[in-house]
Amino acid sequence: MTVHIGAKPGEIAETVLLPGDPYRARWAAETFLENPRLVNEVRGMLGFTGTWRGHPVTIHGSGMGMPSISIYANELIRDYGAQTLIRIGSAGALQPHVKVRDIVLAQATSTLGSPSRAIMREMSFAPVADFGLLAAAHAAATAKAIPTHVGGVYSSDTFYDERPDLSDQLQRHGTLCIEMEAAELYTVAARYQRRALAVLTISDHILTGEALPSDQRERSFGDMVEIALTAAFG
Ligand SMILES: O=P(O)(O)O[C@H]1O[C@H](CO)[C@@H](O)[C@H]1O
Ligand SMILES: O=c1cc[nH]c(=O)[nH]1
Repeated sequence: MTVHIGAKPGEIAETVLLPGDPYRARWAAETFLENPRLVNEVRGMLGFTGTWRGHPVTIHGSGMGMPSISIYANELIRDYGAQTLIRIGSAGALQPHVKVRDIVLAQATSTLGSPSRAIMREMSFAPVADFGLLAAAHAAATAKAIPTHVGGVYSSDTFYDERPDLSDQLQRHGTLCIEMEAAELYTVAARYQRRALAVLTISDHILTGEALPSDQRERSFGDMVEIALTAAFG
């Protein structure tokens, strides 16, 4: 057990999928895993372990924002030995060609400063995805003909944006979408030489205001979970 995870030793798999929403963790575990069992509910942050096609998998909520995912990534890696960490999250599109329901594979991330910023001091560190996971996820998405984009994403500290000038510059420089966790996940994984990737579903469009209707969210999020699982074991 750790401060934030109540699982016993051995109850967390080496492969962990991390949605921001703990209820998405429960839905994904009940939908995609064989024999899912609850292994954590400290602070209501649900985590489930089961198998996918015989492979042990944990699906665990990360909470929203980089300080929250930093806690879970650190404890999952340092205390439970997680080797592969894949965020399965929603994101807002920043480019006209990136549509609601599309998948974005976060190749690289930009931030104003993650929780790891302090240890980097003057360095502008570039958190990047594990290339093997990225390539496998792209192959899985292509095989299923799911509209998918690979490129840079912005990991923001705010959901309610007071700096539209930043979005303008990010858009101008080709950033595909905004979310709130990938940069810190990639940085913590890099620190411990673990594999990390963020597979994102576009839930809304920053430029047009279009949003995924709630009755279509599960189907779209399902593609993301299948891509993540296939990439982990591909
Ligand atoms: O859908 P999740 O995984 O929570 O991801 C996105 O949604 C939350 C904001 O609503 C932030 O966590 C952001 O990164
Ligand atoms: O962080 C997020 C997630 C979805 N949509 C946004 O605009 N931002």
